Amino acid sequence: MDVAVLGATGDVGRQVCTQLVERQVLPTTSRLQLVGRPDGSSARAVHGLRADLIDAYDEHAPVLDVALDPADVVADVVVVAAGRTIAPRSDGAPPSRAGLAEQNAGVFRAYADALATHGSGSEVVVVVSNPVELGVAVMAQRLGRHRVIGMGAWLDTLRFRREIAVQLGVRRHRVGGFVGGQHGDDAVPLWSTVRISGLDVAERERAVARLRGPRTLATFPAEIAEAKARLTALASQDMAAAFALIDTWPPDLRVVARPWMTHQSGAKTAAGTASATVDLLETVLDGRDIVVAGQVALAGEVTVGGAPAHGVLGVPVVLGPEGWGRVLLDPLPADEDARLAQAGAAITAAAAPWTSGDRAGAAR
Ligand SMILES: NC(=O)c1ccc[n+]([C@@H]2O[C@H](COP(=O)([O-])OP(=O)(O)OC[C@H]3O[C@@H](n4cnc5c(N)ncnc54)[C@H](O)[C@@H]3O)[C@@H](O)[C@H]2O)c1
Repeated sequence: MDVAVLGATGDVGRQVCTQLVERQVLPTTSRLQLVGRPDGSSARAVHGLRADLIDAYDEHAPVLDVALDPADVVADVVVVAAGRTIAPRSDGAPPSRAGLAEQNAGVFRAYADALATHGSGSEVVVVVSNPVELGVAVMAQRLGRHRVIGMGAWLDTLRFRREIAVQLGVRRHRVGGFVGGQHGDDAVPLWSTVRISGLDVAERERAVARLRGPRTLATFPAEIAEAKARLTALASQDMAAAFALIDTWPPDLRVVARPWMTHQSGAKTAAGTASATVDLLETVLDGRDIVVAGQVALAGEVTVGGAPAHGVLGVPVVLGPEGWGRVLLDPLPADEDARLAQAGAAITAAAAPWTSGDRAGAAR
């Protein structure tokens, strides 16, 4: 199977390409298409990236190819890492997601239209670019909703499992459980889905209660806001102390606070984002079906907040070579259900200016 990476020369795109080749996810007979844009510096750099990857990995590299025109994108799996990113602000003030959406909606539309016109009709699209929910909404409308998945919820899920594993002193692969909702502050840690291999139900419930303390998700947004304020004040004096403070917080708060601080530090989160993306690609390319969390365009498959959920939301789904299929979400405790409903409403409101005039197609 072949893979195309849109925005290949960006920080995330370059990491995705490098990890795909280095981890030998693609056989030498497959093709990795590095996609830049004709009117930016990537038109030149993408050729250099190809040469650099061959220089480093020629013995086991797949066929490396360059494309600059969206109409020339050809692949079984398309990774969307093109577009603007959110610049961190030193005062910790939230970035304008609307501004980012305005810039990147055009990128999502251009590639989705090109794939709809020139593609095979069966590509699976993994959206990394932010706002990831908008990317999924725009592309699902044009390509069919089951072929498009956003990887923000999978990245948050892997972070959640790691934070729990660290606290319990076990390896991450022993921890299951998902984060849904919206990538970012409206991420919803689904504590009721947590499983820890080797622990029976009673032992797990005790472990989760210890990790969470008396908190519920009702106070989660306020905790995040307070955490960011404290980190902003501390990081301006001592960045190491800010990261050390995060280590003292509960696992679900760390899932949101640590990547936010990483981005604020100027380091960005390219390596972790790419690693989670390549994880997803590995299973899709392998032909296996696995349960992941991802942002998908729902059409009433699950009930959230007392009503069938419509629109984009991060939920656990079965993902395979043809895209995502079933949603795997049992009835949730009240606090998780309420937070998921709030996240869904926030996503719909944020995406509306860029999706309401779009042509129908999401129901496919
Ligand atoms: N979902 C996640 O978990 C996650 C994590 C980190 C970053 N991101 C997102 O991924 C995206 C890329 O981040 P980055 O750090 O690599 O950014 P970057 O600025 O380093 O790279 C952006 C890339 O997009 C390309 N690009 C920009 N405008 C374009 C356009 N109009 N058409 C085509 N290509 C265009 C650039 O040439 C460049 O290759 C951002 O939207 C960022 O917010 C998502």
